[in-house]
Amino acid sequence: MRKVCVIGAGSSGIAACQVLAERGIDYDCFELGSDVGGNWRYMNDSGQSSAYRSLHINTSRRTMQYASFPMSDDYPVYPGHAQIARYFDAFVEHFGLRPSISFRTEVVDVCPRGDQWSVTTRHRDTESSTSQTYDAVLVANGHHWKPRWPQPELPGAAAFRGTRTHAHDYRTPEPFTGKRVLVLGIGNSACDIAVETSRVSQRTFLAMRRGAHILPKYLFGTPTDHLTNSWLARAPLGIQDRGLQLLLRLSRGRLADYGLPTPAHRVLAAHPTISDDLLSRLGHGDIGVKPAPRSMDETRVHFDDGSSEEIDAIIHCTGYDVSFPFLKSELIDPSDNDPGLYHRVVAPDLPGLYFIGLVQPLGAIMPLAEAQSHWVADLLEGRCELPGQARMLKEISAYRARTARRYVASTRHTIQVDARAYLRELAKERRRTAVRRRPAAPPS
Ligand SMILES: NC(=O)C1=CN([C@@H]2O[C@H](COP(=O)(O)OP(=O)(O)OC[C@H]3O[C@@H](n4cnc5c(N)ncnc54)[C@H](OP(=O)(O)O)[C@@H]3O)[C@@H](O)[C@H]2O)C=CC1
Repeated sequence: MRKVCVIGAGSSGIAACQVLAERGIDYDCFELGSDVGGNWRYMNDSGQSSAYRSLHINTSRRTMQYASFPMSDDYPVYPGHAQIARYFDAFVEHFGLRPSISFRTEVVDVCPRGDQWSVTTRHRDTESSTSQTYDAVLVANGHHWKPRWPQPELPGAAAFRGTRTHAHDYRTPEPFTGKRVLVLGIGNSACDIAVETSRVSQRTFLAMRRGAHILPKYLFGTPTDHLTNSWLARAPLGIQDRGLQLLLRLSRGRLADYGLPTPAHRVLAAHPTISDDLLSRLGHGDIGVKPAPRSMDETRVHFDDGSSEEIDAIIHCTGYDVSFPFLKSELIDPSDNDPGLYHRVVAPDLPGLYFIGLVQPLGAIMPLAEAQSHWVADLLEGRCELPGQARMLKEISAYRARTARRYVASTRHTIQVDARAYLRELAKERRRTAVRRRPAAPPS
């Protein structure tokens, strides 16, 4: 009987546990925090959640739920973090997964041992270390916990006397009351945080190095991501893009009318920035828009357009680095956020090492993590097989080329997938590589 290790009991790790349990595959799951839910557990004592007090998911309930465990109809369309954490609790209880999860246990090292993997863990309370051997390791440690800071630092950054923090550590707007705040970036963290600080700060500025199409949570009364089930989503990409652009234009006008730069890229060429509140705050004049900062001095930030502002606090909403602190970089190198995985799951030259939830979807990660886990379970059970290394490397190159063609060049797009297309891709891979079993010989 094969034994498997799952690293992390966030939304992807518990999806993996559920699938392994359903298939009867023996596993241990290790979780740094005291509870399940990872990023979605506000104030998670793992220290790794980037959730803020007001956080609500920006994909609808229908898009984010696990196929095996629909969200309650009592939930709102866009639930908040507390409801989502309760959903994960209910998922774990429903499938009886909790006893298989060792909480407050950090995975400190994962290394190959023969054709198996040695996993060393350290318990946070007792400090005791344990090493065990597994046939396979499913890494589900998340990719929104290690802050990415601008590199290199801006000239004058060392002299700046204000505070410089990252969105990862932002919880509530109160510490910014009465301050002059600069929020850097135009992703979902930046928009949510700028909207919040603009309500309490003396002044909030939002600075970005490129424009972004701002998508509302609802288009004409329908949750925007429900469009992924519409005729539009089945059209060729160019038509999808133009259709979406037209719908956005009709529903909210031109971004320039709110003072935002017009994006130089197509709507579907970037990870979506979704906000109902940003445009309204801009319309109220409560957020000032700035281009990228160029330099700083003790009290001021100077921007690319030659303007400058006195600033007390900079919040870097500059995204996250992919990181596996327990894996040596000679094994897997996640620098530039590109670990190079076959179908974003399999390390081609490290048999038995799999990555679950390491995708940035147009859609939500949870159902994708579930589908990835089914594929990995098929591989573990011998129902599917992997192609040779050359074919895997070719797929990785093709994915990189496709992604580079479609998306704006940015480290936030290196693991980007289109949720529906990706689910189809995994299903096709499972069909294509299914091991045909010979029918049992008839009794003689
Ligand atoms: N409500 C929700 O459900 C929320 C979900 N999220 C999700 O969490 C993930 C992380 O989001 P987020 O934290 O916004 O990070 P993202 O990586 O999505 O966005 C980072 C932003 O910072 C910019 N940036 C990065 N480096 C620099 C730099 N050196 N100088 C200037 N700008 C820079 C990026 O610009 P560029 O494009 O040029 O690289 C981009 O605008 C996403 O998947 C997001 O959807 C986040 C918040 C809320």
